[in-house]
Amino acid sequence: MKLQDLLKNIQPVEIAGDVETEVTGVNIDSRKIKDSHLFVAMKGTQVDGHKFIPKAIELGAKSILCEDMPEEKVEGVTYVKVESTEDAVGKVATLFYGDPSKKLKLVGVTGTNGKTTIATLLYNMFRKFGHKCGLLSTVCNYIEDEAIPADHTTPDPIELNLLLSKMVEAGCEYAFMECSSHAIAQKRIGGLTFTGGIFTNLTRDHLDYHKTFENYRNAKKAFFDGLPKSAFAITNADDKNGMIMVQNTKATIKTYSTRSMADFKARILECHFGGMYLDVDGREVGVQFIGKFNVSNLLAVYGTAIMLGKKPEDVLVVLSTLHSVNGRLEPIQSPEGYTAIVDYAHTPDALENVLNAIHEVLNGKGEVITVCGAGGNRDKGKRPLMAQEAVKQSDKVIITSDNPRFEEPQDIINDMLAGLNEQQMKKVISIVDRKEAIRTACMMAKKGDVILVAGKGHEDYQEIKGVKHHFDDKEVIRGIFGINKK
Ligand SMILES: CC(=O)N[C@H]1[C@@H](OP(=O)(O)OP(=O)(O)OC[C@H]2O[C@@H](n3ccc(=O)[nH]c3=O)[C@H](O)[C@@H]2O)O[C@H](CO)[C@@H](O)[C@@H]1O[C@H](C)C(=O)N[C@@H](C)C(=O)N[C@H](CCC(=O)O)C(=O)O
Ligand SMILES: Nc1ncnc2c1ncn2[C@@H]1O[C@H](COP(=O)(O)OP(=O)(O)OP(=O)(O)O)[C@@H](O)[C@H]1O
Ligand SMILES: N[C@H](CCC[C@H](N)C(=O)O)C(=O)O
Ligand SMILES: [Mg+2]
Repeated sequence: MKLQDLLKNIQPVEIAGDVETEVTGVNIDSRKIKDSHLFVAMKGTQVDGHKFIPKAIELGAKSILCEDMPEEKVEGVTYVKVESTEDAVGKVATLFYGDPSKKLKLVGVTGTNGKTTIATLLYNMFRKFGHKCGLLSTVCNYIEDEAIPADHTTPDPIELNLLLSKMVEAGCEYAFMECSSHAIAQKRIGGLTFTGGIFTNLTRDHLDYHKTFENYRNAKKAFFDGLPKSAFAITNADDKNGMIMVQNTKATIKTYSTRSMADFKARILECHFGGMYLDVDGREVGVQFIGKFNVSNLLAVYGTAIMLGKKPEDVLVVLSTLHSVNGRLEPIQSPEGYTAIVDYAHTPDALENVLNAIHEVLNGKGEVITVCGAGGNRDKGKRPLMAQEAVKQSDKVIITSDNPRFEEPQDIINDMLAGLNEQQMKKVISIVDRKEAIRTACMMAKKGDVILVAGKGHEDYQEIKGVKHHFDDKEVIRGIFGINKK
């Protein structure tokens, strides 16, 4: 492909060199550059990618997209200066990979919690309808059956377009993806054409990165602002930011609610540990999920399927066959008659919701022991709030480590404990070693009790000082229970 063809959707400020240059790949990371690639220099949060232009050229880059023109130019290399490489990179990557999102029905999900659940359930549902599908999610990416490990909730623009182009190649008709606030703010999804967008909810997270709640909200809103007129935007009318998200969108707005009038409505008729009976728009359906928040998630899935042209009655049949997503409210029964639940709740709001869900089912008939921690090198403000939420709805709480990353595990635990008063502290113990913490909870539990092991869900590692050690909450629990498989 010629460099010129990749510049169609951007407005260069200055070009030095030949735009007829052949481009065989596009990269934002100099370490991945191969012969005749285009290197895009990004000003990152850690380093300025412009520093790596010489390295990229050494590895074979023949064209450079940058914000600052290097003073010394290399013969035979074409330099394209733009106002913002962050704005440009998605648009360039999209063209390089043949505009794959236009060839798919691409649906993006954003919000603080529920993205993985909704995107995965849509992928499972549309496959059950017989369509070829792709999924981009925190847990794993999929092109039909082929699993491609995910490093991020939303991949960088190059990886993202590459994966979408592979989906097109594999004959996929639909792609469902999570759009994290980081990805929207960093324009990783720039240049993509969405058929639909879903908003789940907005509570605090990632304030280390976005600084203020308003910035965080605006990052999420930017996704809806950018949807085309032909798209649909499905929003959660029960969330106080639900309507704000879509106030400037050109897309067709649809709402879902478990409480008030909306385009898609549902309420719980009955619930038990195996699932719930719901009334969805006047039709009854049994689902294999628990928790009010999952009613919202299922409504988002239902509404989206209808907006994608499916009949409500057919959607409900498939909905009743779907089951919980890896590490999301996943129950494991102990031989002693108590239940351990592994969940990915890693925000105060998610903890509150998950504990609510457990109490809805437990109905006062057993105690709740919560094992949780908070990630290192991430939003510190959420730590005391997470401890408070855990204490509010548990009989006992064991504060432990999540992924300490580069922080001292005990410091993170102390930040959590700082949120508790003397009275609350009576329910709490702290154990740095996560395995020991889970083991202790299991020793405390009696028949009929529930142990919530929160924060790591599907993760099969614990990240300590830059090293990912194998660690899997479910595996640890099964080991303690003496059962090897599900
Ligand atoms: C804070 C953040 O989001 N950082 C992301 C950002 O990197 P950055 O701006 O910090 O990059 P940098 O390290 O400063 O480097 C600047 C540029 O120099 C390049 N470089 C760097 C070194 C080198 O030798 N050569 C080179 O070319 C880099 O490739 C980059 O283009 O852009 C990169 C490419 O897209 C991301 O991989 C990186 O994710 C980091 C690793 C990360 O941990 N991100 C997390 C916070 C994240 O994105 N999380 C959300 C999920 C959140 C949620 O939903 O809960 C996600 O979508 O996963
Ligand atoms: N609609 C919801 N409202 C509130 N909490 C939810 C909702 N759906 C799921 N949760 C809780 O949040 C946790 C994370 O869910 P999920 O992985 O679907 O969210 P996510 O938005 O993809 O998170 P991440 O930002 O880490 O990618 C779940 O384990 C559950 O505890
Ligand atoms: N996507 C979230 C995941 C957090 C999961 C939790 N286990 C942690 O490590 O903090 C983040 O990057 O903040
Ligand atoms: Mg996710």
